[in-house]
Amino acid sequence: MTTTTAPPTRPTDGARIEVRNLTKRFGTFTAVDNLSFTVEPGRITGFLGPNGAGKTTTLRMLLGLVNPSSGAATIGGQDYHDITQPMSVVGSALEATNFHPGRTGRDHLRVLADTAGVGAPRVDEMLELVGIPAAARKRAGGYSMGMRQRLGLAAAMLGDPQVLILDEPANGLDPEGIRWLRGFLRHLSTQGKTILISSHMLQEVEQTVDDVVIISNGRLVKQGAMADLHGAPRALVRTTDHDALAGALRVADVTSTVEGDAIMVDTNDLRLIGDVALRAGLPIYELHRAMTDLEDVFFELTEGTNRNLGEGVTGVTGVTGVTGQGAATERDAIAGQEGGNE
Ligand SMILES: Nc1ncnc2c1ncn2[C@@H]1O[C@H](COP(=O)(O)OP(=O)(O)OP(=O)(O)O)[C@@H](O)[C@H]1O
Repeated sequence: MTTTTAPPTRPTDGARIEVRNLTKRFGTFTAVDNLSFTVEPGRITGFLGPNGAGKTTTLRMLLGLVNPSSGAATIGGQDYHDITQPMSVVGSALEATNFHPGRTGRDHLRVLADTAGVGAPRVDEMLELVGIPAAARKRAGGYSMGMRQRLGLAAAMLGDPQVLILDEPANGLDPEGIRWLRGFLRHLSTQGKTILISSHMLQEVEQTVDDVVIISNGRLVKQGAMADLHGAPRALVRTTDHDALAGALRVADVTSTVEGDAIMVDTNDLRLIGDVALRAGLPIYELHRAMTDLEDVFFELTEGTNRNLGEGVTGVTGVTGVTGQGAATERDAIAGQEGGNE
């Protein structure tokens, strides 16, 4: 007889984020509407949507800062409140503006480290890791937005968590900072960590994320690989006789369509297209891969909705009277460490 031992059920085992039929109502207003998605370990997932789509509210529910009206949000299979050592499971930075202004960066981290039972050396290690060791003795009140983002990241990393949840982490970073952040997150994801970052701009995270979860008006509109958003590979060609090239490509089993003064070919194998044109005796004046405009994709998926702008914006319904309230309720810099529950 063989006996099987059940695998340990520590939340750190492949700490997947699962959101199931999550709904949050503020009075009669539904900020998050029956939302379901998963975030896999070892991948960087972008949580995207226009302003007011419900991203922060969802993250706050995940982090136990807001109670869902219905549905569930779990990390490693557990509700945030049931995780015994939260800082070693999930690190988060919800907004980079709420550090005690009179406290130095190092002191801020020390307070958090004390609460979490993390040793002081880890504080300096984290300051080094996020690239602000020199700023550690300065008061956080004098930090630039970029430095606050880095301090928030250091705080989130204190407990060496399996999962990182970051709200708009690229906000306030200069191009060098964004590149640094990208490398930093990539490094963590290769260690198997689960990383969820929110943004209201698809292009901002295009080169950073592996997967996307896109929401609009509190509802899921797309979940999948970032690469898929670019659509099928295509190339644009200009030559003297587009119909002749289309015919020659057809013989080579490649479909195409003449669009305006160019021909769009359903492959991005530029060499193949060049060879076909050469054999057909057609000169090539232009030949390149056609990239789908991500801004257009995002706009189409979210129908240009932005609930925070109120009426007059495409697709906005029933938001009069709630505009701007979100900002007043998003004051927690380090969720689960300084935040309160609603
Ligand atoms: N406590 C609250 N009371 C009432 N409405 C709220 C509350 N918190 C958020 N909202 C509203 O819920 C909607 C979603 O807000 P949320 O902050 O989650 O959006 P978001 O996608 O994070 O937007 P942004 O990109 O602007 O941060 C907004 O219309 C917001 O005004």
